[in-house]
Amino acid sequence: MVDYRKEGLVAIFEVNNPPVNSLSKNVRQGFVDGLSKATNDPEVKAVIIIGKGRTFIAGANIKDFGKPMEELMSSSPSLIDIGNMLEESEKPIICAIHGAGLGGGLELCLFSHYRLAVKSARVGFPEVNLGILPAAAGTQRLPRLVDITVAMDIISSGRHVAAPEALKYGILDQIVEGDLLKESIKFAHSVIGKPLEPRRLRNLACKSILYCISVIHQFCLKSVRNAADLSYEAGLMMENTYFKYLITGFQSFALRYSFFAERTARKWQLPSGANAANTKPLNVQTTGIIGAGTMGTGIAVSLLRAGYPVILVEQNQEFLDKGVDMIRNILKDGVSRRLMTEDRMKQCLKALKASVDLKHLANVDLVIEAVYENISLKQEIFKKLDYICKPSALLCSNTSSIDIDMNVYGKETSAETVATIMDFGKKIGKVSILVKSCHLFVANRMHGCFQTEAKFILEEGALPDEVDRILEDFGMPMGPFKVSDLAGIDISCRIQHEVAKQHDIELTLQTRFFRGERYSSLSNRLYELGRLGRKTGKGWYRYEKPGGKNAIPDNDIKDVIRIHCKELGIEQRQISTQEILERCLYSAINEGFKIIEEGVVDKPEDIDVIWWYGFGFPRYMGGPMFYASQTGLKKVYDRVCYYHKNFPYSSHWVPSDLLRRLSTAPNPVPITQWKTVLHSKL
Ligand SMILES: CC/C=C\C=C\CC(=O)SCCNC(=O)CCNC(=O)[C@H](O)C(C)(C)COP(=O)(O)OP(=O)(O)OC[C@H]1O[C@@H](n2cnc3c(N)ncnc32)[C@H](O)[C@@H]1OP(=O)(O)O
Repeated sequence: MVDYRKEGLVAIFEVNNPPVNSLSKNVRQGFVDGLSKATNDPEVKAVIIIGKGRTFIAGANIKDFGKPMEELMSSSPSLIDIGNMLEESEKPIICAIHGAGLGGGLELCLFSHYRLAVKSARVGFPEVNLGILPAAAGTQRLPRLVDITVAMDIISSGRHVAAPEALKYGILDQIVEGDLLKESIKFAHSVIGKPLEPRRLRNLACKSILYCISVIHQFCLKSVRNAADLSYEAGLMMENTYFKYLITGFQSFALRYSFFAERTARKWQLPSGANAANTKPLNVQTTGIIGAGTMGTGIAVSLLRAGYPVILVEQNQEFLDKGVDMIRNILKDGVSRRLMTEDRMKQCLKALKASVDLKHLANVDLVIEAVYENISLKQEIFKKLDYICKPSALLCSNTSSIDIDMNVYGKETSAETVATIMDFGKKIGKVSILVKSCHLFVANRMHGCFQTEAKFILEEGALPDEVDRILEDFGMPMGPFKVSDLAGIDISCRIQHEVAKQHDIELTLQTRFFRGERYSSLSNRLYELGRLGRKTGKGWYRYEKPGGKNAIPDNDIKDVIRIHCKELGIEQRQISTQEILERCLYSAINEGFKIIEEGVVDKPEDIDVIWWYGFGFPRYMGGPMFYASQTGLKKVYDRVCYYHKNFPYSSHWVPSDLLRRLSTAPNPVPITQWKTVLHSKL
């Protein structure tokens, strides 16, 4: 686990614990053994710690955090024990970092005397993403090395700090060009015999405490503040107390689930046996996008930023020019926010070609259709593309509501295509989740239940800002009505009318039922009043100006709702917070269970990942399916049955059979095993 060897005067500890050299017990023991050898060997004058494989050390083994507290705390040697041995060593200890030095990995570096890294390396304390704080002296040592405000930023953001930035702060002593080990050996020779006292961080005073008072609210910040206020030993003791408190809490539990859920979700598999590990993706080099609206231009920016050339096609020059302008503005905004350099922006714009002729897509490897939601238009485009594009081209659709089998993972989609798209998603910096084709797919299908219930709740007596506040207090970044204003009320109305047209039905303000289901025409009322959301300065809220961002509760909306309910004879009542929360969340969760049942996703984790990235569901709640598992499936099922009884004309309240079976299992079934119940007799 830690391979020991000597090169002349230098002992090398090579951490060898694939895949990411986490600090499991035998790695920690490896350090103790290595240190004992190096200390007792008079020939050894310095020690280098280096990682084997893809990375230096990615921190603690996160799976260990699920162990009972006593076992976790008594698992010796602890990282602090090892750290103390490293720091007290009379022979200089040098960490040579490539890949990532994170969490406990960085703490180990801070106990060492010197830190070198290759330029591409990253260091950081991502513990906050797991709901804990760096508790092997990280909060006490980093503020002794760097300015306290920098330490607070790194610890409380959890971000990965690139080597050049880390060098600037003094976290690293040097960036190494060329072979990391060879250069580190040279460096080791240069420091042999130099005094180590100034390199021992525990003895240094904390750097300035400027600015920290107003931001010290959370544990990380409190702990960093302790580095300034308390002795090293007292600060360490408090750090350990905070850690014990946090690690046993719900948020850390949910965040650790989230860490593994995201990685599990990447591992797609098809019934044929093809999967992420055994299917090679094709190499996509050139791309085309059809449609220069909000979606098309947004996708174009992602592809250009990732280095792909893009041919953007629109039906006429005016729309095309508008689209190109939009792309230019988004990129410029990126430059002004320092997300990219001016040169990079110019390269991106050079890689963009615009055309009004689909024929220019003849040679591209991948085409994404992103026109508005109209099935006949989409079908017509794909018919043409079939004829124009080369046979190996991948044809993709950006539809969110139209159920056409050719869109996502459809019946005819090959494993190689799936592998290519999943890989392509990663390359453009997105998180891809494999879902089968179904009406509205996963995100919109579940979120549709959530939004629909929110509107019914308005009809029954609540106000938009009340519903939004309750969901925002729960942790959603925006309530359903703010989201609707942002997306544009016309968009959802147009989709509803499109669906109704497909069934030869005309929706009016008096429509209360659509295909046997309860229906709310409230948004159509706003649409008719020209209250389309942020863009018109009025929607469910009013805004300071058209395009404004500040949602202000609007008394006029009260009247709109009151008139609507009076005309349709809907009675209004007081609705409790619990009911609002349950109806929005449980309706979506029940649908999530149906989605798993139908095999639209492979596992519940896929749904949770979709909700974090799609709707900003708080990761510290784990995602809707994890939240349900923690609430108790019996409770969720009982409430779904209750609402089904009360609202029989909403099919999203028909209880999922999978949910029913899981809720009656003799013992709670862990979320990772829900799928097994699908095929069991429960
Ligand atoms: C003794 C302890 C004393 C002190 C404790 C300190 C607290 C900590 O250290 S908490 C941990 C802090 N570290 C992290 O949060 C890092 C998490 N890992 C990552 O960010 C990334 O994995 C990466 C290191 C940047 C590498 O990314 P990438 O190359 O994209 O690989 P992945 O697919 O993410 O990971 C590969 C594989 O490794 C598993 N894994 C990664 N990190 C850990 C870990 N710290 N513990 C356990 N397992 C880890 C990950 O789940 C993947 O597993 P698969 O089975 O292949 O899915």
